[in-house]
Amino acid sequence: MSEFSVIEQYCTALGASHSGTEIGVGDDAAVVAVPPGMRLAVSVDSMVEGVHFFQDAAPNDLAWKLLNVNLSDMAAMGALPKWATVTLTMPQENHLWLADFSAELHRAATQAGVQIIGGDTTRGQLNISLTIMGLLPKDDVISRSGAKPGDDLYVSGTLGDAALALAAIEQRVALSAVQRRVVEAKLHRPQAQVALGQALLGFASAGLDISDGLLGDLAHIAKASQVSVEVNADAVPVSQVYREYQNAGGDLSLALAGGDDYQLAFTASAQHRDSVLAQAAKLGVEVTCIGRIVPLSSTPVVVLLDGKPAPELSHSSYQHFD
Ligand SMILES: Nc1ncnc2c1ncn2[C@@H]1O[C@H](COP(=O)(O)OP(=O)(O)O)[C@@H](O)[C@H]1O
Ligand SMILES: Cc1ncc(C[n+]2csc(CCOP(=O)(O)OP(=O)(O)O)c2C)c(N)n1
Ligand SMILES: [Mg+2]
Repeated sequence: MSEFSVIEQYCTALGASHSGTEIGVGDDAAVVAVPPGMRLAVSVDSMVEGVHFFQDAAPNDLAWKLLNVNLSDMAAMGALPKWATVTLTMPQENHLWLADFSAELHRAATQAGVQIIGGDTTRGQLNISLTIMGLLPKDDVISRSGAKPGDDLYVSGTLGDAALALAAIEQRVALSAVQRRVVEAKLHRPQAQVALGQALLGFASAGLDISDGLLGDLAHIAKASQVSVEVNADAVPVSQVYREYQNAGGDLSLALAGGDDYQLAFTASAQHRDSVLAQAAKLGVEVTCIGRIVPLSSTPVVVLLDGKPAPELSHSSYQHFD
């Protein structure tokens, strides 16, 4: 099948349609209208075989994760995701793979209110990439740079399950079949916190999504905001399975620095504490205060255990080029 028919068969009419889309799939570029009073937020994340997923990964899981890791960047900024373009690089055309991938991308994008408006298809090592575009009010955004000393530090959901799943798959950790099923779902099917991100607009002073690991990602807030971040490791929320892993001798490293969480970490002034917790409760999303922002010191991210400096971790986040 030619590149054109691949695109025709699998890529046209993907996802939800929008009144703002003036030209979608099929022309040299898509054209979208940004409503008055709004601006465009744009981000791209790729997933590469052997780096982000294993060779035998299910195509429907890949489609879900590709969309959600990008939705997570919109969530982090408080943006409403609207449009996406998709780049597929594949070693050969595999119709079963393409059918599963595109059906799930269609389903997940529609559910998220996102329209796929274009993309590119080439041959090479399996590599999938999605550019997401969303809307932000002209005068509001959650960036990495607004944290102030005295602000509370929060995270959504629980951390560490995806890294625990990866450790189990790579046989660095032994889990039961039931435990594995629970944490593998977290690794393969992250749920971007899009509604929470938007609810935090106006309350959060800074924020980002946790893709590389909590401590490494918090260092980005510290650097951009010119502050230090104090984290109470004991307060970091973990799942039941993670607790079981701890009871069997596991420590907090995977929750603090494992990555693949796709939860939000954000800061807010103490005056917004009730509002932050009320917004989260309204959405049924777990949000936990795990520390605070302090004036910039020589340590950008200070980890406390029982109120005392914690022993050094061997690494604080996922690094692509270590
Ligand atoms: N190849 C690149 N060219 C231009 N900008 C890049 C490139 N790679 C990363 N960036 C930018 O650097 C910043 C940090 O990237 P990254 O660590 O991938 O962030 P995230 O965890 O939000 O995906 C982002 O603003 C991203 O757009
Ligand atoms: C096969 C496999 N190996 C390793 C990982 C772990 N892993 C790969 S990339 C990554 C960090 C997130 O990816 P990145 O491309 O840095 O995302 P970004 O920060 O740009 O959103 C993690 C935790 C994985 N999910 N699967
Ligand atoms: Mg990125």
